[in-house]
Amino acid sequence: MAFPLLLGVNIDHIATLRQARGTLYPDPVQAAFIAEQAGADGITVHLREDKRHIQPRDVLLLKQTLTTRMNLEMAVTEEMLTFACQIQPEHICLVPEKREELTTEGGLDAVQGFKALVEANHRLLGAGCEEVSLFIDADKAQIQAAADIGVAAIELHTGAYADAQTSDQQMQELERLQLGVKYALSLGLKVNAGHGLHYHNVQAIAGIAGLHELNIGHAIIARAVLTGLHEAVATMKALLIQHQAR
Ligand SMILES: CC(=O)[C@@H](O)[C@H](O)COP(=O)(O)O
Ligand SMILES: NCC(=O)COP(=O)(O)O
Repeated sequence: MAFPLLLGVNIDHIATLRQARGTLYPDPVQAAFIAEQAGADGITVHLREDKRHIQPRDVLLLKQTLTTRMNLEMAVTEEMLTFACQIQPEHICLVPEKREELTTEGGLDAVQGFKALVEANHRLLGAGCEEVSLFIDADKAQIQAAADIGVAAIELHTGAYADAQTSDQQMQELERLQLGVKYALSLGLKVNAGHGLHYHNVQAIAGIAGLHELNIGHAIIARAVLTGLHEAVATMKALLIQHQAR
């Protein structure tokens, strides 16, 4: 085995739960600490333009408290670029964003957005970010464009693989990802992958040779809600009994 495959934990949906009630809890900063203690190699957050989950305050505090590194996912907008240049996360992943989408639907169009992406990469590196990656589909033209843009890394979108309705379709998507990884490596890119990966579909992706890191969020947070539920109910029940009027 060459290098161990790294795990970036996306904590967006801790913030989703907090924002649903406008409370101060659960706090993504605390979640990041627990994820790091459990072995996460990095923490991923997607600061969306509509601020539906992660807030600028979270990014700021995480930057001060993470002991691994931050991977900030963001759209290529002036607001986000200015913010990222101020915060200087170690890693930035440039992603496409549609206001009305439930989650990220496709990869960035690096061919179409070539000039803006060259400028964004240059600006972010100049501000002190260590590495910029592009969130793209496993498509040869997109991978070639990423290499020509000059980013150090790409993250291949595994959404189509995760959402495949039949095993044939899933196998096709897996092969597309395998070829994509191979091609990107031949161009000298670092290759990450993620989106929609869970406890039953991650195995084949983890088996692709040459991958550097997987970013996984929703499935981990969803599992944590259930695995932590027993303790949470028992603690509340104990509180009621302890404080009940006698
Ligand atoms: C870019 C990507 O694949 C995802 O990490 C994205 O951040 C998901 O966004 P949501 O967390 O809003 O679903
Ligand atoms: N870039 C993918 C990511 O960060 C996590 O995506 P998901 O596991 O929440 O679908």
